[in-house]
Amino acid sequence: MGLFDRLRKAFGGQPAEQPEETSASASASTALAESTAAASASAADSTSAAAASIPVESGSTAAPAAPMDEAVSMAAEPAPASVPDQAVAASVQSASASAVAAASAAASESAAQAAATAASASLSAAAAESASLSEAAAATENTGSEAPAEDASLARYDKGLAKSRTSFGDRLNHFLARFRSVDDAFFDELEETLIEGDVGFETALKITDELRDEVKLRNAKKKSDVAEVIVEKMVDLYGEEGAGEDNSLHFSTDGTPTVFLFVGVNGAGKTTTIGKLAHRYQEQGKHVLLAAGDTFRAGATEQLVEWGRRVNVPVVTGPAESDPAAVVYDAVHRAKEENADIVLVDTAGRLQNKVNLMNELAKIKRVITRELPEAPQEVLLVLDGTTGQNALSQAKEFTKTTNVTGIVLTKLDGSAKGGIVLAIRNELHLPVKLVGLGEKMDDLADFDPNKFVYGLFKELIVR
Ligand SMILES: Nc1nc2c(ncn2[C@@H]2O[C@H](COP(=O)(O)OP(=O)(O)OP(=O)(O)O)[C@@H](O)[C@H]2O)c(=O)[nH]1
Repeated sequence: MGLFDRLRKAFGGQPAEQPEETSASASASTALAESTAAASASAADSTSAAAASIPVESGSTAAPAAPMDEAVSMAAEPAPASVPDQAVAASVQSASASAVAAASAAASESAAQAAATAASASLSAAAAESASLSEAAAATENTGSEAPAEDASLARYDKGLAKSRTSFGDRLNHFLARFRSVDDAFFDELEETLIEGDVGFETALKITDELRDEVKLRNAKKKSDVAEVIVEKMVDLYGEEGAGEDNSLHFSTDGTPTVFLFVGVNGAGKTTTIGKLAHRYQEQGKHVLLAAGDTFRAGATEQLVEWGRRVNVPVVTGPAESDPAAVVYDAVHRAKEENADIVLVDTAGRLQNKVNLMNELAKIKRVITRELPEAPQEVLLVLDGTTGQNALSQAKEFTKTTNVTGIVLTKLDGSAKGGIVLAIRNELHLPVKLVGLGEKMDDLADFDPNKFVYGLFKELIVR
């Protein structure tokens, strides 16, 4: 079973909207209404277009057998009478999950009970189910006290990905509204739509190629069916590429201090992430040290010192423009002396040129490993989640010369480009380990790949 089906099984019928998301729901209703109207209009258009015998274009869709021609033509499809189908089609656009969930709840168990338990109960069930995706056995015991924490975590992804979801859904829906038949032009433009949706160039090509076969095979005629196949392909590809991926952070195994090295361009969110992580470990009672390895940018050291003050963690610093490797050496040396648990190292995002930057990172790494042979346990590349394809290009540059062990994706709270996670996995083959969901010290979460992809496409998964 692909990831899409597993997620649908886990989350199916869940009223995924949280009560506080009223504005999202309101805009979703509008979007749903608009989209339904658009779907009807386009279906009506389609009917007249079919009467006028607009041919299906040649190419992969000009299949020899009659059923195939029917399969690829969306033109002759009358406006579906049933609400659920339209709801699913429209819901690609935005948060119509509540409508879908309400329909399925009414159809299955007691409607009264479904209405009463609304968000929280079903979210708990979904959270437990979500856990079962990774650890089936553990999940059965996970419905008790851990459920609220799971709820909160799922809700954060849900909220954090609202913009990405709406933006991607809008694009897809807009695209589908313009097409009456699935022909070569359809696939070409789908490719562009996916690239614009930040799923990555190679990923877009791969999905489109696979879809050419799949759409025919499934006899997908309705826009909602085509949309579903598109999302299913994306989710399944993401699932396949992620097999065996390790999203956890690694720590020292020999009792010596753990070192995490943070790299990434200026402004990506390195210092903020270090501050947030320092807060997390400090709260856990760990002895944390910060190293201000960006001696190059004016103000960078002060910024880290300010974070240190805020979360009550000491910061090792050096004079402006001094050798960053020397600062890192001091920090590691102090960590050994004080038997610290973890050192978080900030680095420069830019030097005079790229070669200098990469050489400097290599030097810092050598200094750390000389003092602590197991370290650094993580080299975390921090990427600004709002920059989409740029983030992907930066990542490709960094990984050419630096042995990155994982990605921190920041600013997802303000991003409409969450699709970048698909590209990171499918094209970089690097695990995302942490996600930034705001500027405050608690706004950092361990990355959960399944919750993430569910947050990105939930309306098509919940049915
Ligand atoms: N909304 C939001 N803002 C964030 C997040 N992470 C970082 N920021 C903001 O992004 C800006 C840049 O963050 P920094 O931590 O200074 O970035 P940096 O990579 O250390 O940049 P340099 O110090 O210039 O190398 C700051 O205004 C942060 O508050 C996040 O997850 N969400």
